[in-house]
Amino acid sequence: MPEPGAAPRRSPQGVPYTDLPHIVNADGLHLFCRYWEPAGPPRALVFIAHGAAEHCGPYDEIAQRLKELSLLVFAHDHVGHGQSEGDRVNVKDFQVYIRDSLQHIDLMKSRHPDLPVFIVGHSMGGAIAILTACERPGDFAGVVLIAPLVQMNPESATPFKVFMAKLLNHMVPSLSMGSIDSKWISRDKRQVEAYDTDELNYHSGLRISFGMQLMAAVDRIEREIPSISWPFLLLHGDTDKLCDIRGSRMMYENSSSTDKKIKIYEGGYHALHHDLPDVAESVLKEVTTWITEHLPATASSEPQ
Ligand SMILES: O=C1N[C@]2(CO1)C[C@H](C(=O)N1CCC(COc3ccc(F)cc3Cl)CC1)C2
Repeated sequence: MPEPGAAPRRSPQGVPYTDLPHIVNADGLHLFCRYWEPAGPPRALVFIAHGAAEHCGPYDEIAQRLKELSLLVFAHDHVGHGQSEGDRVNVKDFQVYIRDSLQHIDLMKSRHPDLPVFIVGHSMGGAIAILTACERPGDFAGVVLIAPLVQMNPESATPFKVFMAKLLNHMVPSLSMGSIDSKWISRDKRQVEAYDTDELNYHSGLRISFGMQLMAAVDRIEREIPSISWPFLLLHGDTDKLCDIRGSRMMYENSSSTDKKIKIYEGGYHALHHDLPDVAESVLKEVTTWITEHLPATASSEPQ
């Protein structure tokens, strides 16, 4: 409880957290949350993990479609993102994202102990989803990955650039490595415009220290892949310039899962759920169908 008379903690946008749905993470930072609750008893829980420099608001369309299937969808802005507290798009250890996700998942499981749990992750959120599921390999009914960060783009992460980044990280960790080039987010110019004008997105350069955390996450995932055995759906565009499709192909080919599906979108850019309308609609259908197919037969709803 805050000290009596203490000023209320406010979001980076100045809104008191007492007026916002939120959780407080293990470091005492307030994380803004969103919930999409079905009218009737939910059949499953679905946690959505957003990507780097964005927030969970742009997942509303996916969440609404899942809510219409009587799924209880929930998400939060990762520390340092959107309406959550924390140093903008920086983290002391990538594990913080996984720890916070498990905290939110455990909270929702405590409220709905009999429901299966799914994770949906995009880009860096895909890396979070993979490592979260790896920490609790028996806990998730399925993992949906939309252009996940599994391998770095070899064009942008050449051995020389990686070496220089590691060297500079010791000297100037806050140095910018450049911002995300939004033209590669989507082929739909309206979606690129929405991304560019979304004030809850982070449009400045990514720090070297953050890039180091992303590289460490990629290394962890590569080590984990052979032991992955949980069900997953992989969706990736073959023209993705932000997260290399070879990472998804490698995960599909080298994981131990017997229940796995990969769908490649020819010409697809990075944010497939925000790509051209026919692709975005296909993604919504693939995600909702796959999750529905992975609901336990008895998962009609919670006890009346
Ligand atoms: O619709 C969407 N998608 C978003 C934004 O809006 C894209 C963004 C997202 O998560 N990534 C795209 C950028 C990528 C950079 O990766 C690195 C950079 C430096 C480095 F040293 C090592 C790595 Cl791995 C991380 C993953 C989420």
